Amino acid sequence: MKIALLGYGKMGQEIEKIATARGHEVILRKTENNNFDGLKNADVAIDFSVPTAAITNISAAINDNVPVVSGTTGWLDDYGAITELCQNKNGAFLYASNFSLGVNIFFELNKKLAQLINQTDGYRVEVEEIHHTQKLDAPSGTAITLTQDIIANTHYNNWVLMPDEVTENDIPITAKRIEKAPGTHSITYTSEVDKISIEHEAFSRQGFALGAVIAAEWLIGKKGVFSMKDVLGLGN
Ligand SMILES: NC(=O)C1=CN([C@@H]2O[C@H](COP(=O)(O)OP(=O)(O)OC[C@H]3O[C@@H](n4cnc5c(N)ncnc54)[C@H](OP(=O)(O)O)[C@@H]3O)[C@@H](O)[C@H]2O)C=CC1
Ligand SMILES: O=C(O)C1=N[C@H](C(=O)O)C[C@H](O)C1
Repeated sequence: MKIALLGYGKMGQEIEKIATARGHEVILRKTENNNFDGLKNADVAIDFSVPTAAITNISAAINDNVPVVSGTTGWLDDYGAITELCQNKNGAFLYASNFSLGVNIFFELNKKLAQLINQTDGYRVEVEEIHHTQKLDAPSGTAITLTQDIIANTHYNNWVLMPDEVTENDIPITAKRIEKAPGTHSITYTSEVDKISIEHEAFSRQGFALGAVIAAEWLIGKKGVFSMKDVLGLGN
């Protein structure tokens, strides 16, 4: 397939390596400094850019009738507008805060653990994410997905980025920045007598990039708004 890469930084370049090895061709590498020439000729677009560019990139692909996968985080206030555009144009759009298979399994574990904890008393939850120092957004998109899934299954109703003040129904998220860390997420429930933790640690960006290419392959020929759950057949 012919791929338009919307964003050609750490992730765009990793995706190119994997896509090329799977027999695909990259026909556009969009950065801050060039335009969308050639986008119309792509079979699929993959957006890994910056929060301020994601909406323009995704809209450009939908308006050119090109299916688009996005992994950019930090722009989700506009998710509703993008899904509306996709529906109006009869396009295809897939967003995931994390494309790695391991994290998508971890999402399901997180939901199950939250449901079990919800049947007991006395545990407090906290979420931690660790990323490289170049990351623009905090908390990570993955941490937000994890807290949304905890909220859907427990009495919690909000997340708070530490060190802000936390009340009874808030989930505290701690975001740490360490040079070169590709991405680690953990969820910990602590009671008076014990602690339960689950953690996912990415060793590199390969898992994210492979998942994004698999999602792009899957999206071609489809119409609508999708998630990684549709691609992987995980969960409800
Ligand atoms: N969902 C997932 O699985 C994952 C998501 N991410 C997310 O993906 C995004 C990108 O991450 P990463 O590759 O590490 O970031 P980088 O900073 O390495 O790359 C960002 C790229 O976006 C480009 N860019 C800036 N402005 C525009 C614009 N107006 N149009 C198009 N491209 C633009 C930059 O261009 P230039 O080179 O000119 O500066 C650069 O090539 C982040 O939001 C990150 O959180 C990351 C990993 C996994
Ligand atoms: O910026 C990153 O690097 C990552 N961003 C995503 C996020 O915000 O959750 C996914 C991954 O953890 C790497």
